[in-house]
Amino acid sequence: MAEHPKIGIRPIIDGRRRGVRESLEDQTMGMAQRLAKLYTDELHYIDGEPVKCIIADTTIGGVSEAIACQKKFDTENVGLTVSVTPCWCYGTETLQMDTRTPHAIWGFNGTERPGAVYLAAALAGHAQLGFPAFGIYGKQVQDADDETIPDDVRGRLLDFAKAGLAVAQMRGEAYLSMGSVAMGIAGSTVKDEFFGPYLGMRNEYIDMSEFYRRINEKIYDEEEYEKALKWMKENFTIGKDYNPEKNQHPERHEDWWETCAKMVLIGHDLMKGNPKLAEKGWAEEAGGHGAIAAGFQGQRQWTDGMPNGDVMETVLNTNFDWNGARQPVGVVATENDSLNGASMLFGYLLTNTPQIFSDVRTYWSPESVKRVTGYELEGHAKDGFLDLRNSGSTTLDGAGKATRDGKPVIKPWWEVTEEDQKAALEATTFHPSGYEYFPGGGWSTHFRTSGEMPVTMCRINLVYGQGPVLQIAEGWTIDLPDEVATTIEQRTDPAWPTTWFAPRLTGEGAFASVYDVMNNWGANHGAISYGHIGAQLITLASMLRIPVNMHNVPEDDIFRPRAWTLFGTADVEGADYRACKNFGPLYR
Ligand SMILES: C[C@H](O)[C@@H](O)[C@@H](O)C(=O)CO
Ligand SMILES: [Mn+2]
Repeated sequence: MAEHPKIGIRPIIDGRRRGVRESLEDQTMGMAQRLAKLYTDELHYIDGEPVKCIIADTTIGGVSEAIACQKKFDTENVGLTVSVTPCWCYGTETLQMDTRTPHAIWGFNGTERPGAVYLAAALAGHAQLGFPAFGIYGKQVQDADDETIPDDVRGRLLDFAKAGLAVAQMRGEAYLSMGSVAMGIAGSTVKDEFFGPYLGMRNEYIDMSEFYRRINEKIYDEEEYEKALKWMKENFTIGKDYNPEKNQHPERHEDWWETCAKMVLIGHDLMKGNPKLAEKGWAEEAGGHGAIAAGFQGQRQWTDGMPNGDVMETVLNTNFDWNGARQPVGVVATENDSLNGASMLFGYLLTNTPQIFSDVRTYWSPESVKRVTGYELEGHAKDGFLDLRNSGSTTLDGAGKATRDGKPVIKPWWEVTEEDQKAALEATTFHPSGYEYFPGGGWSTHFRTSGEMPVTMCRINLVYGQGPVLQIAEGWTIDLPDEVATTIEQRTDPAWPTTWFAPRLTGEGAFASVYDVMNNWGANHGAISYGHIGAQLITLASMLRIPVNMHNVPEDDIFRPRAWTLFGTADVEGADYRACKNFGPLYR
């Protein structure tokens, strides 16, 4: 069982005895216990285990108890804390003085005791001391004996915890570059000054030649390989060869399947290690690289002579394999675009669902669709859409063939059923890869993502002199009539995974039109998550001190540390930049 970061819950109380403290003990500790129950009932780690909470041994009425609590939390791998209180307490005497851990404070809105006054005092302390905290305070007054958690408070408590858990689960993990820079893609130039100071992650590197070595010397689990190969050949439908004139060597398809199956196993072992390798005498290789995220360069060099990395990237990202439903191996970025990989990681840790990697390929206006296909766009697509299509792969879950209450969704792996797996496989075809781009052969993963799924596309960009910024676009996948879809696909690369995306427009700035969304997109790739998670991404970004340069999240839904308002309340976007600059990256 993995050692996951816990949520530390700190019941804060007025330390004055002779009646004050005594009168508050049950209510205060009760808030902590109810919050722990909320978290363990509602939240999971990426492996599916319920989130673990730990409560201080006593209520915290002063610095000695705050120190005792901090010592306890330090031994319990606490990754984020929430302090709860219904009353006045002694501000900086009761703070958790850990500058790298996300903190939130829930001040009970009940007027019998001044809980909100403590909340404000403590948040002022956090701001003054330089480790800003999140403030949570319900809109309606509750009676002192009211043990419910109101919806507005519940929402904030959960959003804080999801983002805080993402921060904590990233820390200490690696991004593994399998290869180097793909075709001059800036995101492939891996910047450890981003991964370390901002995410607390390490950067690991292997050369793609390691795949040759491991294939040639059989440094993989050969039994597992036979299972994987059998499963792929039984379940991966071969699609049309769009390059017949280039004669994609049909006699080599068997070799491609064998190589691709080996690459899946080797990619897994490089990221996570595999004790089976030690049994074969490969002790060092058995250790792996501790990677929660990785990227495969592929193009060029490898793909000029060897089967491409599509199948590997697809299977490692997907919620299932030949052994059935299982946690994705991690997030794997095509073309080693580490910034898109980090963006995928944000979505993955916030939702526990696999992420779609796509090129942001084409803006299709209603006029262009009409001219080319004769079709009048409607519904979410009425203002146009973006053709998101990856020259690499994307998770099979991205086909959106799993359903919940009859609607297409992308699920956490522990909810994936046999039917979901079957539906995703049946919706996907593996085509001989385009010879012009991939002369080494291999397969391209094709499906059309089901429409009408709420999704969020995001992307981290690095700016000289500024550092990382995050952009976010919530919207929907869309369906097109088959003949319209086919016409459009045939103009592009029909063998690649197709996701059509209609961002939600606000009529202003980067969201004035679908064209503006694409015109403001900071790079060639986007990371797409199931669900409208823009608000949670904004919360996560603020914890990591990464400013958000573009989003279409309603302002009321934005939840950042209270100190952000001290950098301006009229210009919320500018305040975000000023606050992030001021506090600096979390791990420096
Ligand atoms: C055409 C190139 O080979 C593809 O790799 C290109 O479409 C990309 O994916 C660039 O991000
Ligand atoms: Mn690409």
